[in-house]
Amino acid sequence: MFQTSIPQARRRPVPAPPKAEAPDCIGSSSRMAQVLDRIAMAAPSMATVFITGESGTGKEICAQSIHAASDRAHGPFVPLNCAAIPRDLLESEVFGHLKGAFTGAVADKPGAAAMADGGTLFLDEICEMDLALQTKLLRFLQTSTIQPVGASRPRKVDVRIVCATNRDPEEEVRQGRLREDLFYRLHVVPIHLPPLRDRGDDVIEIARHALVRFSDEEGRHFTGLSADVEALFRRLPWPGNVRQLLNVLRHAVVLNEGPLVTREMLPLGLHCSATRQPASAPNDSDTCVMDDLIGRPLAEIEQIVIEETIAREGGSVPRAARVLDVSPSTLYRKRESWARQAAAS
Ligand SMILES: Nc1ncnc2c1ncn2[C@@H]1O[C@H](COP(=O)(O)OP(=O)(O)OP(=O)(O)O)[C@@H](O)[C@H]1O
Repeated sequence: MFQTSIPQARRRPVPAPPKAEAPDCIGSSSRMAQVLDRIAMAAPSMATVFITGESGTGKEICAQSIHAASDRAHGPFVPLNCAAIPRDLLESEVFGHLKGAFTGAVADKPGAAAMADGGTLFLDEICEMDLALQTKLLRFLQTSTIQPVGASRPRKVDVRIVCATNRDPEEEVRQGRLREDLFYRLHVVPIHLPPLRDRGDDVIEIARHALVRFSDEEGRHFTGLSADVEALFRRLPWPGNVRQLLNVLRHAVVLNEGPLVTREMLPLGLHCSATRQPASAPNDSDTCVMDDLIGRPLAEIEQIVIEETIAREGGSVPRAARVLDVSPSTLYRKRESWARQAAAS
């Protein structure tokens, strides 16, 4: 049976009648101002844009902004996550196939490149694309023609390409995982999205916008962040970037009423990760940990310390057990019991 594990919505062009709306790409830090300038400069051209940045920094939202600000905004924006598609289906996902081209091809199916005709094709996680398909993608970029699997003749399409990766593309080229000629063909206008921790007060600006939206969606009455939550947000390293910030806020809004987001509403362990920042203000960090632990039930403190130790030991329970001077089975038992409690609540 011909099946993919990709949700249908990811493969459908985002409908854009009459014109794609620019998504909110929030931030007024100097680093983001440079990014927004580059988006504005690159958008009207046909040049391929190569977006890099850690996971959750907003690469897809940046690609949507480029599309929305281009003269193709009336056309489709088609995102395709190369990492989410099984390798043997990727060619058909990009270029389409004809009925009977392979077992399970029960009907003609247009690929993402054909669906993006007149618009923008966003190839996310481009470095995950298999080398053989990279060769076909290069041919497509050079000729603007596609040949669906099973078709005898190529067909012209008019597509602007934006691609993204959270890897270092030059290192991928050195390692032989990304074709050098494809890299140079794609890397015409590079845009690097800085991690959230390097965007100064953008973290607060994004949080305030998200809070208004989530409050509205969840029927809550949040009006802002408490002063100590703002201070904590500025200190956190945010390894999951904007996506992590949004998840933290959604969690607070769903489980509480408002009007302010306070430290107790934040998920366990988030506070302690503030201590992982370079020790520019060690006393601040120590105070942060103490303030967060004092006043919590002892069982909760135990859970925070155990989970944090496991995380610091790279996820290894046996190593964390050695650090905490208990047996690994004690940690496994406690974690199972927390998982049962969480499932029951
Ligand atoms: N500057 C921003 N302002 C508001 N929301 C943002 C901003 N940047 C990212 N987001 C939101 O954060 C979430 C993650 O963004 P996005 O999916 O674009 O990141 P990504 O870099 O493509 O992630 P991945 O590498 O995991 O694919 C989305 O919900 C997006 O709308």
